[in-house]
Amino acid sequence: MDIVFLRQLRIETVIGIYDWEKAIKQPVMLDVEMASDNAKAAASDRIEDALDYKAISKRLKQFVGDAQFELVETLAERCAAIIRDEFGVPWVRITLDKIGAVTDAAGVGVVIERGERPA
Ligand SMILES: Nc1nc2c(c(=O)[nH]1)N=C([C@H](O)[C@@H](O)CO)CN2
Repeated sequence: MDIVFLRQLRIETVIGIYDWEKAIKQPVMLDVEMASDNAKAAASDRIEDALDYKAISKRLKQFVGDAQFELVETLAERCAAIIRDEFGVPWVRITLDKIGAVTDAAGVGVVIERGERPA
């Protein structure tokens, strides 16, 4: 199985369980790993045959930037669904870090894997 990845995609969003958090935007950092058969793109050298990380970044920035959720779990789940449903990705792992949310912690958040890992 090959992978296409995005690392440290930083997006401001409304996220949190407290009232004060619903009135501001806070940064989240996304690491995304996506199963992909990269051999076809490597052979043709054409973006049409590749899983386009730029297009996926753009879509996630739009979705997360406009989103409003309480839990990081919900936000990560919705991002996974977009990647799988709209870009035809069979397996995805997302690490979502709500950076700065807990004093003295380097990061807090979730890691989820969705879909079937191809052989
Ligand atoms: N498992 C989770 N725990 C917590 C979350 C969350 O989204 N998932 N959120 C909060 C608060 O919003 C916190 O980030 C505010 O600083 C607490 N725990």
